[in-house]
Amino acid sequence: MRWREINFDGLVGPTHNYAGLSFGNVASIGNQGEQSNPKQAALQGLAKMRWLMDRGFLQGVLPPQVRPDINSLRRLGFRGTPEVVLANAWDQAPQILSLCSSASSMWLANAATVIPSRDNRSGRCIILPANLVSNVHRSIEVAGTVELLRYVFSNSDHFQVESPLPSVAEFADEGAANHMSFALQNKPAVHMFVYGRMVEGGEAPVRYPARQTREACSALIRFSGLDESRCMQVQQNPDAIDSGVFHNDVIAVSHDGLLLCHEKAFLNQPVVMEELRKKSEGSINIVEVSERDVPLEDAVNTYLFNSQILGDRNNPIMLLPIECSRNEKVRHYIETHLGPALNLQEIGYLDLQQSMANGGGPACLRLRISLNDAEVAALQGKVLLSDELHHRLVEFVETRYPDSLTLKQLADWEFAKRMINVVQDLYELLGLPSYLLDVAQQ
Ligand SMILES: NCCC[C@H](NC(=O)CCC(=O)O)C(=O)O
Repeated sequence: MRWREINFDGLVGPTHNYAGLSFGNVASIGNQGEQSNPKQAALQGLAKMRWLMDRGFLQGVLPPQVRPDINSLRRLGFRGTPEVVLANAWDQAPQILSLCSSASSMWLANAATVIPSRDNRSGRCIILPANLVSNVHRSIEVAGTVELLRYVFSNSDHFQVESPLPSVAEFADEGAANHMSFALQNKPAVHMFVYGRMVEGGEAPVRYPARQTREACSALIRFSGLDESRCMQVQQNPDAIDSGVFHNDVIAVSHDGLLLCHEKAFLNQPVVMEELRKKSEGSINIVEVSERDVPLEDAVNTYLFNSQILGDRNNPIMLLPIECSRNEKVRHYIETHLGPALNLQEIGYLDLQQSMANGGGPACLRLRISLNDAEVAALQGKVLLSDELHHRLVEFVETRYPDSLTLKQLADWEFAKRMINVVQDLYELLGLPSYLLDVAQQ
């Protein structure tokens, strides 16, 4: 049976803006109030998808959500017509209006944790949507994301989409950004679940919040159908979180039988690496980048580890944010060390600056899912990109997306209505039924 890894990228929404909503995400806070360019953001995302399609990879796409989210505003006590709701929110609580207007569902790495059918007991691909309780603007994505995933992955012979964990801080879960797996020859993969804190006891960051708990990871493992002996629960280095590593995918990336990470990624890292080696019976390739080669600060500023490594394990290619090529230390490390160490066949530096300015790099924008041919054929909706669909999306974005945006515009119902229509039309373009939008809005 043929297996393929599909990257589903979130199409950036027309309300993409810089609201400074994510404390602990240094880019989000640093760019608060800057003028955004949603059109450019979406085109940059589509160019990344194109880059991978051109290299023969199957590429998926999922639509943005409706924003501003009038229903969330209503749930927070704003009443009246949408026009009045928006005007009052802008007057009385602009921060709440910005929470309800974020295009943050674009970062699909936070949508869910995915366990391929070949690794788990159920024989189905298990999808565990994240509750994203650590940030209000992200938590309001969840209902819409769950409905969308339940539609695309509705074939119950092949897929099982669970409910998110209870929406409380004790079970805070941020999805695939905190999950890695390592394929081994002739054995189920080793799955690593990464957390930032425990509900009680243990070490924790002091400056910035830890977004995922160990208790959430344990619950995910119970749902995963994985053999516990193939799982690891690993704590992020609290110092890394305090330096801006709010998700594990800012400091580590896995591909096939490879782990690329910074030497300060995990607490008690030597012990973690030893356990990983043991569980994978030596067939793993671990590349730890030293602080001397790439200081943590440079890793956070360039998103070196938020890259995508794809293709044959012995001859992979690597897609990195363009910021990596502009930092001399990082570029030097990639070209003189990483290239030969991983036998990279191609290194692509892509411009994703609009998303990067909110702390979202290449890997944040994608949810990767390993599927066999039967599972690929069971997907619902036009969510796999063809040349034609890609072309239509580019054309759509060019004609319908604004090329500059500040929060104040979103307080105007006429403008907001246009942005909502854009998302409705995108659903149609992707063959997704409009009832999904209504459900998401309840
Ligand atoms: N995986 C990358 C996620 C980035 C995302 N940024 C944001 O939500 C910033 C939005 C803003 O500040 O407008 C986050 O921090 O969860």
